[in-house]
Amino acid sequence: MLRSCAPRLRTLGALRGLTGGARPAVGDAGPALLIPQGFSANGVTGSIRLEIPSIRDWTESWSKEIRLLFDQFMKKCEDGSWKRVPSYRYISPQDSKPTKEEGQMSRARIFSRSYDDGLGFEFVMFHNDVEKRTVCFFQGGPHLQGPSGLLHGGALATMIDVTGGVTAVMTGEFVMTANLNINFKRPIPLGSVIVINSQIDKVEGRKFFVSCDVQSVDEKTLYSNATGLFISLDPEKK
Ligand SMILES: CCCCCCCCCC(=O)SCCNC(=O)CCNC(=O)[C@H](O)C(C)(C)COP(=O)(O)OP(=O)(O)OC[C@H]1O[C@@H](n2cnc3c(N)ncnc32)[C@H](O)[C@@H]1OP(=O)(O)O
Repeated sequence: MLRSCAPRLRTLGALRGLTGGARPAVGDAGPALLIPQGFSANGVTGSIRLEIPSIRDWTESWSKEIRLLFDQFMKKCEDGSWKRVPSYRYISPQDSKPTKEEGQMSRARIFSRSYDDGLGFEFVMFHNDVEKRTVCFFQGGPHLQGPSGLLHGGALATMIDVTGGVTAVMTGEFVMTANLNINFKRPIPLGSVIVINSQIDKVEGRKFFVSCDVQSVDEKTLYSNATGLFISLDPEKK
């Protein structure tokens, strides 16, 4: 069976359609987002309509530093050069009679949004279409500890993956991560705000080569750099 591209395109439409605008309260209804279920290299047996019930954004748990960065970039959105990337807390099935598998899906949470406010991944992203660049402001909460007082490397890898993936997705293709190489150069204090800059270096057919660097807000410390390969799904493949 051919993969259905339509839901994926609607997903991208929802992602790309949102610009700056007013700061939403936590729990505000977001736009519907339709995605294919179980997309993978092993094939998709069908797609289901999923609805996004809530958008996740600014919270009281943000430090003053990340709020300032948020406000600065919201201003940059006013002339349309930057867009705030919408972020969702969870996805739930829309069907009124879910199958057993879809019932399980209703309990699914987007990993990077699966923690209670302030405890895990607190972040916001902005994308610049012309520069093919995404910037993510990330504050790692106390449940993301690795070594004592420091951010877990896997938590940083998650944020690099999501930021790089969004950078590719914002070009209009739905992608999966094929490869990620990360150099961890300096440990990141837990709770500090860091800036992840991601850009597309090259596109070859379905392959998006992305690079990222992770810095302190004052740009004095390079915590990490990374490259990633994101591949858009081939609709002809099972
Ligand atoms: C809502 C928006 C959210 C956006 C953010 C998302 C962030 C989160 C992203 C994830 O967590 S994704 C989940 C983790 N990733 C996966 O589970 C991916 C698992 N792997 C796959 O599903 C497939 O391998 C993949 C879709 C990536 C590629 O399969 P294909 O069958 O489409 O690729 P194919 O084998 O045809 O190869 C296409 C090209 O890519 C190359 N390629 C494939 N895998 C590669 C690899 N790993 N390294 C280097 N090159 C690779 C391959 O050589 C070839 O190059 P050429 O066109 O030049 O010949």
